[in-house]
Amino acid sequence: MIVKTSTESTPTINSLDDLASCLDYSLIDRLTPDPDATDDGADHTPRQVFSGHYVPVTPTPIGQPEYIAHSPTFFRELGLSDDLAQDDHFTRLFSGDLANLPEGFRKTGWATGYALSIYGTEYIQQCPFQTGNGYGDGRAVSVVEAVLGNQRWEMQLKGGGRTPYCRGGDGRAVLRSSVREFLAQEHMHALGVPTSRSLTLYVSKTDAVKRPWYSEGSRSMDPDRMVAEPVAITTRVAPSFIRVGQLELFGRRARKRQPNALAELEQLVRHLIQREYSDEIQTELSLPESVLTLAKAFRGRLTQLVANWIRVGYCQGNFNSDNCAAGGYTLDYGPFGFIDAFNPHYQPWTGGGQHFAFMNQPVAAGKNFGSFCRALQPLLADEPEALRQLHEIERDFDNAMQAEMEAMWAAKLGLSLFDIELFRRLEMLMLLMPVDYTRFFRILSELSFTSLSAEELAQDLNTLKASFYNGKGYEAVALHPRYNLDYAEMEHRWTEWLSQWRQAIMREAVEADKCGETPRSEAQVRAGMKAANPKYTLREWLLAPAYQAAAQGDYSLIHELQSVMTQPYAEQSAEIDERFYRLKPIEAFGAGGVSHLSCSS
Ligand SMILES: Nc1ncnc2c1ncn2[C@@H]1O[C@H](COP(=O)(O)OP(=O)(O)OP(=O)(O)O)[C@@H](O)[C@H]1O
Ligand SMILES: [Mg+2]
Repeated sequence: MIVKTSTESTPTINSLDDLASCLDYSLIDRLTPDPDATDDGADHTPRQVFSGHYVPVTPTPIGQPEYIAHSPTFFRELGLSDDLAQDDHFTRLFSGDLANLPEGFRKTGWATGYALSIYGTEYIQQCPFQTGNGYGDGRAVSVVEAVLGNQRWEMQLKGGGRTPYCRGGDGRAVLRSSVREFLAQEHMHALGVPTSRSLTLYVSKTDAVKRPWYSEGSRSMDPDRMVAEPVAITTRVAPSFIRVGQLELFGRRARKRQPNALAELEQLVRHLIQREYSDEIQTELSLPESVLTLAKAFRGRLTQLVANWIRVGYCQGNFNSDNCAAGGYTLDYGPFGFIDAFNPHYQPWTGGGQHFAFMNQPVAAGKNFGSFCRALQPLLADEPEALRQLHEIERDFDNAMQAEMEAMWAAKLGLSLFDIELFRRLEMLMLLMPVDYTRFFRILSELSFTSLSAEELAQDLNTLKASFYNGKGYEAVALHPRYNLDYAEMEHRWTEWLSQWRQAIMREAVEADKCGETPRSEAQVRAGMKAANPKYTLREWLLAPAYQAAAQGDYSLIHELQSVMTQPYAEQSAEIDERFYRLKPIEAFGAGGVSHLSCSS
């Protein structure tokens, strides 16, 4: 995990002046700015950027920013006082206004270029100049590098206005997408999954932009109208925002022997190590050693990350190399979704394609890892042995991924070791009889497993049925229209599976006993399962009412979701359960913008 726990103490940062004393741009300063950029940062028109790691650019402030929310948990970790979030100067900075900042702050922010590979294939078509030199942060602008809570952080505005990489876009993010990203990041962190973090969310009271969106009640795949939405800025924070695509940009240039590219690639790799891997990779290592250690460390993080995504039911619907953070954490909460009914083909984003579907995310991660390794290759061009080792690290991705997946499924089922037969049977049952993924595993975590009596099995099956999408009118939404299910037969198969699951857990206890180890108690197994199986996840039908109310100026649902979703494993009140721990409402099935979305920006 890259998310280091920092010691929480009384806030020491109560003003922008206090924050100024924590600024430390020393690492970003070691990178190379675009030599063609102007000093004033007034670089807001699409253009080619031929070299350098970043373009200095000033964000464009949103008009009349209004505070919506901040992350109190993260503020505490950073040592920021809660009052700051509504302080005038602080608000101005994190809504894009860098004018009149205290001494120490940079007068410009910075945006970075990157390349794009989709499922391992290199693309340049997305670049308006068809060269790859105009693609990068089109609306993300970093404004702060600072050491806070014993850790170095970068703070980045999303929706902070146009940059040279905006490709004709408006540089803005709408309220809807900003609310989604703001809530999802802190939820993900609370789920124990590495992620960029949320600092603040401000909305403009004067500026709106148009985006394609769905009419009320629309069930079509594509939006049917243009909607004017207020613009907003979320500030996200991470040790760095280096993407696999950014390494690729320099890797591709180095491959083409573009002047300076190899040196810029090496600089970027060393920078990545310092920002993200300094605990694991010593600075004294030779370049080939550093590259190989980095590749292994990233492979470890990426495989764990994706196994964690599957564990909590998260799907990154656009898992391109430019949305894959080289630090191994979750980045870009645009076309994401938390799964409702288990479906290996679940893909929330209509533009995403099946290659980024839920159960194919491990394969997609492997493709991104391939792009990562390819980007590093030019650094090892004269080192055949190191190149061979890099290939080996890349080739072993699938095994490493499989191992993480197996450990994850075992944990979800309360087992120490993966039981392939048991898992395969469960997977088949979940395919035949749609179950709510989150509720199913959470209810399973509460069942007893010491008795194999027919009565108890039947009772437990009844309890588990609260996670099934059959009955209760759900036939109407025809989740799996291909199957004409024989429900009596299905009940029999589920009961059989429950019995096998219990036996598997009990068998492990007997094995442990035989080896002289203390078998895990029922309470321990259950606690382990509850720690692997969240009770609350941030599904789209919970998010939609929150951003809809926010558009009317009511932020209370956002605050409520913040509170519920930052304790996703806790038992909360019966009232909370009734609203947030439930099956997806029937009317949300097939609903445009809720079951699927085509625009995430
Ligand atoms: N409204 C916009 N104006 C300018 N550029 C944009 C806009 N929307 C998206 N982009 C750029 O298009 C590219 C692809 O968009 P994508 O949806 O993956 O990213 P994003 O959600 O903007 O940002 P990120 O990956 O930084 O979270 C990104 O480089 C992004 O900066
Ligand atoms: Mg993106």
